[in-house]
Amino acid sequence: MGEEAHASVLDCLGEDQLVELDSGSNCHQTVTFAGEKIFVIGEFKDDILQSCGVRIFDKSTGKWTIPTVLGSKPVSIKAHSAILLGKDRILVVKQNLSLDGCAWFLEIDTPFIREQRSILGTEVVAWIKGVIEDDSPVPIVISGPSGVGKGTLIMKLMKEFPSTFGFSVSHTTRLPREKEKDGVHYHFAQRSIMEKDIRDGKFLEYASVHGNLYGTSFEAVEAVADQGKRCILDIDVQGARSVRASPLKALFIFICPPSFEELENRLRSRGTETEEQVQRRLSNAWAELEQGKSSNLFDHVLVNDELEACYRKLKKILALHGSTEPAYPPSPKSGKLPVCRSISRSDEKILIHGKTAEAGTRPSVTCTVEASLLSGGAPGRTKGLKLHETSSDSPGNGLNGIRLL
Ligand SMILES: Nc1ncnc2c1ncn2[C@@H]1O[C@H](COP(=O)(O)OP(=O)(O)OP(=O)(O)O)[C@@H](O)[C@H]1O
Ligand SMILES: Nc1nc2c(ncn2[C@@H]2O[C@H](COP(=O)(O)O)[C@@H](O)[C@H]2O)c(=O)[nH]1
Repeated sequence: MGEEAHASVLDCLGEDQLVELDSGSNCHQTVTFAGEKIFVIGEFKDDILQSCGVRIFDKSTGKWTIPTVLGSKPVSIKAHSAILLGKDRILVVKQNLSLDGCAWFLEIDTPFIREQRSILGTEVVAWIKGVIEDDSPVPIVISGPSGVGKGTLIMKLMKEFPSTFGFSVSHTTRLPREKEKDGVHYHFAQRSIMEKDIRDGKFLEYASVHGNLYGTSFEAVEAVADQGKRCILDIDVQGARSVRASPLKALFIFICPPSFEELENRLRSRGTETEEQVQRRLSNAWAELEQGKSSNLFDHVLVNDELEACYRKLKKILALHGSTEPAYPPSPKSGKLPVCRSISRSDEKILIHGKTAEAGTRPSVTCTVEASLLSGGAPGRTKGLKLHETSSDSPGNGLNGIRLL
């Protein structure tokens, strides 16, 4: 959107925190004030994909910026309302009828955004989908030196519990091994393309490992969550540290070999690396073992001596008993949020003014969200702000309370 087109936008701006530019059911853009910055959210004519976009106007410089957008953005955000939460996030409620996908958060100045801003050297925002509270278990990060047996343990888990676990398919610049398939074991990528994707903020974490670039894209983690499965990440210690520092909540498990000689044995007998690569991986293993065992990075440390014994311990940590797939609590995805008309604030409460769409139900409903309950969040829906029904005593499934965590 050019400056001219935005002139009309800015003419509309009042003192309120929120101005709906095109109020009513066809609201295409909202304007939210956050200190010196003004965030315009919606569809912009100059977006080729006509998808949801964000433009930032900096009052101090008088300039518009198109920020780097992290996380998966909402597909369409034609009709929505928005309100600033604290100083660092904007709550966006779409006029969906379904609870799933109606609430989104745009991080604008959280510690994560500030860090990404300094890494990328651009304005950065991140979309987080408000997920319905379903007590989904957090993703599992498995680390350990090359050849210790991480992949073997993960394969066993996925084979025994195919509906429960899903693998986060990393990107790497290393060449595929004989039996490795692109998109299954890794997304094999050219370095220049992967580096661009990193600059574009598509990666939750990345690291240079044994001379190649490896990384977990937000999309890889979300793809598993979209299947309703618990995500497993097989990443090195640097990657584990980055995930720990990110807002993504996860369970961190470090796998150790029974001895360095046995690690060397396994790596050599796997027969996938040249002698030079084996040497490189072994020399990196010293530091990894040091960090894995001594830092507070990992929640659990397992020694992979006898495979079956180690696997049993892993299952115990994951509260898996026998071979029965755990039953997860059903999520209330079929619930309905009243069609959101606008959002306002009253003391510490965020009020979502809505209207039920069903005939014979109350014409208007107001959902109350405790502002104090709003915290955390991460790009990717495996962790994030959760939305669930606190009471549903209104007819026709119209909720009179939602809570966002
Ligand atoms: N407990 C074990 N006892 C003996 N051999 C094992 C054990 N666990 C795994 N292995 C073997 O060790 C080799 C390395 O295992 P694996 O490929 O799973 O390691 P990895 O940690 O995933 O390595 P990388 O980090 O390089 O991907 C494989 O040949 C595997 O069959
Ligand atoms: N930081 C990350 N490390 C990763 C990722 N995917 C894999 N890895 C680690 O790389 C080494 C080598 O793997 P290999 O397949 O070449 O043997 C191993 O320790 C993996 O855990 C990633 O996305 N990020």
